[in-house]
Amino acid sequence: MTTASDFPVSPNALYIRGLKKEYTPGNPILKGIDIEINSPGIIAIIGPSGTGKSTLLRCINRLIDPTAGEIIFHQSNLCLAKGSQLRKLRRHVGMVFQEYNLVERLSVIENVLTGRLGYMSAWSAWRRKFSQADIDMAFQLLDAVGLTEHANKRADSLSGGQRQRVGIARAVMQDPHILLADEPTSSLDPKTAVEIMELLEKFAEEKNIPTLVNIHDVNLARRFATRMIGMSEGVVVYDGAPEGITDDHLKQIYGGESWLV
Ligand SMILES: Nc1ncnc2c1ncn2[C@@H]1O[C@H](COP(=O)(O)OP(=O)(O)OP(=O)(O)O)[C@@H](O)[C@H]1O
Repeated sequence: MTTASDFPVSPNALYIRGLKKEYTPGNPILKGIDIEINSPGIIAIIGPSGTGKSTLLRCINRLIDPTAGEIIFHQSNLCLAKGSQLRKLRRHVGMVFQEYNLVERLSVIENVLTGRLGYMSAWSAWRRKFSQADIDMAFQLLDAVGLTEHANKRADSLSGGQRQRVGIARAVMQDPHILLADEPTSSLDPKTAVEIMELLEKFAEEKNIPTLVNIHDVNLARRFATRMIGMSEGVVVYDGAPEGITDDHLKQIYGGESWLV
């Protein structure tokens, strides 16, 4: 039974309760995460390396299996979903990766179109038989991310910033009801990083969806986030407005203070 009747009923909301993840038994990485996400905008997740930020996003889209807890999305528990139910739920969870995860030998437009594979029959997906509506949408999204002239180039011929734009267009192609971005700017120069955050912000606003962004750059997070979640040692230690984060919070999240200027 994957339906959770005791949760509020906002259909696109995400409710995480008591989420735990152990990669090895007895060594919890996530130690009981409680987060409610029921409004659109950029939600920045900050915290030191190894604290479990990627693990959290990977649990939400079920790239990995949580050990315990509940992740309620579309009023179903993602932790328990299997087979076709999981496939249907995951369609609406878009994912953007630090290293882009493009299919390098495919063209830019083909990479964007892969965002629709979750909607197609196995046979159509295998033949990559996309509908005209999907093709039109892919070109519209490519235009929205400023890459129209690169449509037929191989993905591996693009710069890092351009590849990340393709990654974002592919995620939006899924018609996501929530977007997850795992350190989408960490491999990019500061100017390109800002441009990528602007793009994520634009889609969060246009599509009216929450976008969870794991990010190391606290100032960049403050600039774009409508909400910030600070994690330390597998638990949430701050959840609130960006302007509410103080040096004391940052010391608690990252430890020490000599790095604060
Ligand atoms: N597949 C895995 N198997 C075993 N341990 C893992 C696995 N993936 C991550 N870990 C461990 O879980 C812990 C949390 O890793 P995670 O990548 O979630 O942290 P993070 O906060 O995202 O770090 P970073 O900011 O450096 O990406 C680390 O100690 C890591 O070594």
